[in-house]
Amino acid sequence: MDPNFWHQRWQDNKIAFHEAEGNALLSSHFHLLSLQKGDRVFIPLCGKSNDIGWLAGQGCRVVGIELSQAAVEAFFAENGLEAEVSRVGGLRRYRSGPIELFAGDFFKLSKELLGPVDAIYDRAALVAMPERMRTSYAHHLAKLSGNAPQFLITFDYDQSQTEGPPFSVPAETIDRLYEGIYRREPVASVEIAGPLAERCSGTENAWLLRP
Ligand SMILES: C[S@@+](CC[C@H](N)C(=O)[O-])C[C@H]1O[C@@H](n2cnc3c(N)ncnc32)[C@H](O)[C@@H]1O
Repeated sequence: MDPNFWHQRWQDNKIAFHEAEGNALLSSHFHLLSLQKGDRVFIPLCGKSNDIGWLAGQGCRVVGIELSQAAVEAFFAENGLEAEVSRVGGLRRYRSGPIELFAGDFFKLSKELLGPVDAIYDRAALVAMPERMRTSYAHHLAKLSGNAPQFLITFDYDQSQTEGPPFSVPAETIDRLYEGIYRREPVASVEIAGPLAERCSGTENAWLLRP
């Protein structure tokens, strides 16, 4: 989407995608990645997600990137955290304990700036990308992380029911995007709930992508 679309969403507080309780598929199944304490989890397009704090609470180091500086600042403020802020490679980096969030464009993030990644958590990120940007997104993500394993959450619904985002990204699309990079394993599938259920019916699906 056009960056202005997202900046406007944050400005108008139209953030129905934000889950007050964090994501239930993540908390129920993330152990399948078998991470160790101190492992580094990358969250692309992280918003001000409560999953950031949840992952840090599990002993992970968390690194995210989010286009909206307002969202990044809201994350730290709402969690009562003071962040150290610096400018790096055209992005702003906010750090507090095990949490490091970049404010800026995902496509401007380099492997060097990101640093080592043990796993990726993609929720409402791939599905936020319109079709024309999905291949670039997927390839940049794999390259940035050195093909780190992913815990991926997608939606599958009939796209004629509503316009994205979030877009419907069925299993075949995931396979095509990550062909030769990841093997897809199903983890769980539940009925779409929450505000999106007012627009369409379908499933919310969790996958493990292993290199
Ligand atoms: C649907 S929201 C999901 C946020 C978060 N993952 C969550 O679960 O709450 C998508 C987010 O991606 C951000 N975004 C969109 N394009 C981006 C880009 N090119 N670089 C970084 N963030 C981007 C938007 O500002 C928005 O906060």
